[in-house]
Amino acid sequence: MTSRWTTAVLDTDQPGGWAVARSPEGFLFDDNGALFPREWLKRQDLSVLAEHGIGHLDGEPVYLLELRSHSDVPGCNWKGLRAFMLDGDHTVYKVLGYAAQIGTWAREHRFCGNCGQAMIQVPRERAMYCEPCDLRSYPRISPSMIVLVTRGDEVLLARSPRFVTGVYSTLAGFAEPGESAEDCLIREVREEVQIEVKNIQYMGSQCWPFPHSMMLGFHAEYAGGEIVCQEDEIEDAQWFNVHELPPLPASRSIARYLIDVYVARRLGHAEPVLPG
Ligand SMILES: NC(=O)c1ccc[n+]([C@@H]2O[C@H](COP(=O)([O-])OP(=O)(O)OC[C@H]3O[C@@H](n4cnc5c(N)ncnc54)[C@H](O)[C@@H]3O)[C@@H](O)[C@H]2O)c1
Ligand SMILES: [Mg+2]
Ligand SMILES: [Zn+2]
Repeated sequence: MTSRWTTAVLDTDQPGGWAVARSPEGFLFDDNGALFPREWLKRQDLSVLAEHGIGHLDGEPVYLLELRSHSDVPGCNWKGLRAFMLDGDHTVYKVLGYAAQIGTWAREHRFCGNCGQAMIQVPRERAMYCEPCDLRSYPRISPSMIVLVTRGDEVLLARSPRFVTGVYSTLAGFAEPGESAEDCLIREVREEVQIEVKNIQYMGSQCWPFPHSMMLGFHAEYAGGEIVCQEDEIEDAQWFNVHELPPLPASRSIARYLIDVYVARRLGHAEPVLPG
């Protein structure tokens, strides 16, 4: 199967193509969605911080206009990336997720972290460059482990105070320097619920552009301990029977995939497919 969306570094001096506009309020959209004819979009009254050529959708070039702030465009509105993730065309969400990560990186790397001078966009490469320091900055990706811990028919799910009311999810956390994926997983489960795990199995990965996580998904079996929730981070954690699950995370998340796969295996149902 050929992919509808491929990333590329495109020359912004070339005319034409589609463009998306991103401000701190989210992406601009109208009745046709979030992709606009680029020449039309550039004629609107937008405070453009940077423009990046980001890839091809169905063979057509796509550009990002990263804006300082949002402005009123007749017939259009602004909407956050999360709303695009929850609803609508998955390929468009992938385009916007990539655009958001490039936009965040471009916004946060306008100045050199070493000497503080303005950085420049490197032609034909996704990098910002400081000439005096000979320093290149590339888009940041933050590896995060996510794990479903199970004990027979039971799955360990937890709530962060940040979650939607009632929703329970798998445990997750960012890798620290010096850790392997497995080290991180074992540490995060210990820190968040004081549980020990064994038989760690890699299940798959997912880009999570909020703002730049790369989720590495695992399954692990319970090996010991009683649940003790980490203060401030974990509001509640429980063993849930696969027949009596609480409200779960969004269907496009890898958290949901890890739960759905295990439930399908226990109940002998067909396994779901991880959304790319
Ligand atoms: N796609 C999914 O299904 C899914 C599900 C759960 C969590 N997630 C994501 O996984 C990531 C990690 O989960 P978490 O919030 O439980 O993390 P966590 O348990 O490591 O705790 C969050 C804390 O980590 C620190 N932190 C923030 N950004 C960091 C970074 N880039 N590197 C290192 N430390 C950082 C902060 O102190 C923050 O309060 C988040 O981006 C979250 O949105 C995705
Ligand atoms: Mg966590
Ligand atoms: Zn510098």
